[in-house]
Amino acid sequence: MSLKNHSDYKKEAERLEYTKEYIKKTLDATEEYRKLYKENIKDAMVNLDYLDSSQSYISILINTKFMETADKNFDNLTRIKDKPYFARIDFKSSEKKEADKVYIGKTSLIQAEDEVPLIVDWRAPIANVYYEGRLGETSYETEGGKQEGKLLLKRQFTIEDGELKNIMDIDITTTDAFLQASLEANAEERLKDIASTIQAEQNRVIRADMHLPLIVQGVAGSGKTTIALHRIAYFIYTYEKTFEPENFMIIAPNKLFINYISEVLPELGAENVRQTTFIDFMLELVGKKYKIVDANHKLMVLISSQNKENKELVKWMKWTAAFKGSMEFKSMLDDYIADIEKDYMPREDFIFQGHVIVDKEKIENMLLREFNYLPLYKRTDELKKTLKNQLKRYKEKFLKETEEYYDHQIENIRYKEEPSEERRHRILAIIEKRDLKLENIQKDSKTIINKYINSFSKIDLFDHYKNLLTEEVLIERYGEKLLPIEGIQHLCQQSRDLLGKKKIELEDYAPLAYLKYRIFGLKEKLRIDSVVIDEAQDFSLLQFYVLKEILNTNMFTLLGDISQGIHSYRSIQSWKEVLNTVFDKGKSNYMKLVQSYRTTIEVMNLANEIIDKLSSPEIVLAKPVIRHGDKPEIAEFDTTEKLFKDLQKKLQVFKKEKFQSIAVICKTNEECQKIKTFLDKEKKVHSKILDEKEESYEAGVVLVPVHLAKGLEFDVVLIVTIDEIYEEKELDIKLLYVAMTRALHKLDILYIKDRMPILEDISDGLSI
Ligand SMILES: Nc1ncnc2c1ncn2[C@@H]1O[C@H](COP(=O)(O)OP(=O)(O)OP(=O)(O)O)[C@@H](O)[C@H]1O
Repeated sequence: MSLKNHSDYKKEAERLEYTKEYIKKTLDATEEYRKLYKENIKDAMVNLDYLDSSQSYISILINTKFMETADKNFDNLTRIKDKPYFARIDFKSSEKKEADKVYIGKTSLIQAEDEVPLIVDWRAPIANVYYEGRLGETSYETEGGKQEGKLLLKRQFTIEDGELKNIMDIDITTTDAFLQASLEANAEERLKDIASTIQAEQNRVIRADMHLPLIVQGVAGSGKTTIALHRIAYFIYTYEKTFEPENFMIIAPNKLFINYISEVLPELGAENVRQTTFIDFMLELVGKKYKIVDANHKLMVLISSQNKENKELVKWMKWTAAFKGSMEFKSMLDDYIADIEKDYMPREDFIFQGHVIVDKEKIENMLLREFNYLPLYKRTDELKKTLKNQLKRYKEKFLKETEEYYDHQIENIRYKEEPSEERRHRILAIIEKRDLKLENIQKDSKTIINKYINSFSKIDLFDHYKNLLTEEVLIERYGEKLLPIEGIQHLCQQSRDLLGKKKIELEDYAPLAYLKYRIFGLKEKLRIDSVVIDEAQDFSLLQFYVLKEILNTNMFTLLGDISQGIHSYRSIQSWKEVLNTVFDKGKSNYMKLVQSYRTTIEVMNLANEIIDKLSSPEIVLAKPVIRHGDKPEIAEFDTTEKLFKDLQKKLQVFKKEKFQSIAVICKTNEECQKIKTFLDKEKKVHSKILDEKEESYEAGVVLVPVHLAKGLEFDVVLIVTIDEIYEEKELDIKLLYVAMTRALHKLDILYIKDRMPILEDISDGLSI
């Protein structure tokens, strides 16, 4: 149906005009207010007296606050002025006669004159009906309880540059044309917001209870990253009164990824959320004392076929990585810390002027029990306070007793002896002795506590850790029941090679942070209440556990996909372990996302065939949204030269077809480099290699190793393998699956003969 034939076209067009006009009026008024607040602040600054809390000072504070609110309103309205809303629902509550017409947009707008909402924020409780509800009986939760009613209309609008382009009424039979249109768009180098097309299963994740840990297993392209960002935006809106945006933190795999997501957050009204990587956050906690080994080093060893020969070494490398992320390692650390505590206990009583003020058993009791809510080394601060109080009492007592003792002697002489020169000398000598003694008590009291406390032997964090892992006797002592003897030897040898050279690897951060937290305490109090972790399948149990302990919160949202667990040598194998060991049993939510929105049916079918080779109960096959595209082309070559030429031709064609982002995905950086050298020599296609240090990438042709492509997406993906082999084994299956599922519209595979045995039994009509 054409837009103008829609029965409500006129009304909706008028409504849009009215809303736009109102936004404009509000923007003008806000601008005026901003000028006024600025003036007020300027005036107040002139009259400011720094010495008192004058009227001017208060005026500055108030006007600054007003200014902040006005700025926020101004930014929000500017953002929506050309597309004020994207949907309308007509909801008739059971208690009302008339239905409410609710226009849903990215931010709310209330008509000041009569408090009527012109636009309702997509995060508001009633908007839940839009995402969840089918026409008919429905309900939504409000602060005051459940609101029952009927959804009479669900309507979507396409509005471009302030103009109404389409109206679409949704009933049970219509497919989500909005979603289709959105998915057909080309990939930019940034993620987009999806407030207008959030699907019901995604909506449930976004709005799930913030106070319980939530684990989301979502297939490739199910919107996990997108949802992570929308969930934070939802929290900020819903818990505005309780939390500041700074209290939310999102942990992403690398800087490239943070850059990829960073622009959506402001669009969603979620600026100021902490965005970091696990490594950066840990560095903030433990400090940067040792050199950091490349976090992907082990994966590269496992990926690259060059390292095949040393199977035994690789086996133990994987074993130590897994152990360092395990809860067994945590219990080993706990035993170690218990011994560090014992070692830290005083060897002597606290003695002042030859008197025992507090005996060592009592001090030990304070350190081990009374103050054990504190990190070990911080307990001495509390001890210091107690000793100070005791010392004060004793000092006064000793001073008084000393004075009395000598005064008594003097009195005695005076009483018994006649005045004489000799008596005078004797008395003076006693006075001198007394004063010296008093001075000595005073002096001693000033230094005695520090002297005592300093006798506790403190060791540097890294040394504690190094001692544990580089001395076989210690690993044996604490890990005797846990570790095989060969494991102990390898762990020790590997640690000597690393820690001995002042280097640490990714797996060391969580245990180091744990030691720091338990022994030293963290420098500042971290006020992070809710943590959202993307690509959570790459985390270990210990990493989750340490984050939970350190941040002292249960408000975690973990999103990941076990099928994409290419770091599984060091990370979790299943979500069950996390649910059972990290969080309180039965007190978390677990949700699954099985619909994939990124990839075409043709690409997803092939990717599913690959991942299905794992035949693991943990693997969930993705269901693609109904969107067709070309069948993936798979081409085998007998020489690199021929492959390169063909690749170049394809890239030229894709560029002509106006695809915005094209990725050539290889197993390793070296392969990317080889292709780049060829393309640069030929000068027909401009390309760029994405590497670890990259913080952003632009549209065009990028060459990217598969582990870095994880999480990203491109219009076209070309998987190329020249030297490396994809075999039918877990890591290769996962790598290929990750690479394939990066494609939005098109996927081709180019390989040198015998380099893709994994594809041998792949079925249906692929153009090989
Ligand atoms: N409801 C939706 N409406 C429109 N687009 C969506 C929707 N859900 C997801 N998408 C799109 O699907 C693509 C995949 O989303 P996203 O990258 O968030 O998925 P993911 O689960 O994190 O993927 P992966 O695990 O493969 O990295 C993105 O282009 C995103 O914009």
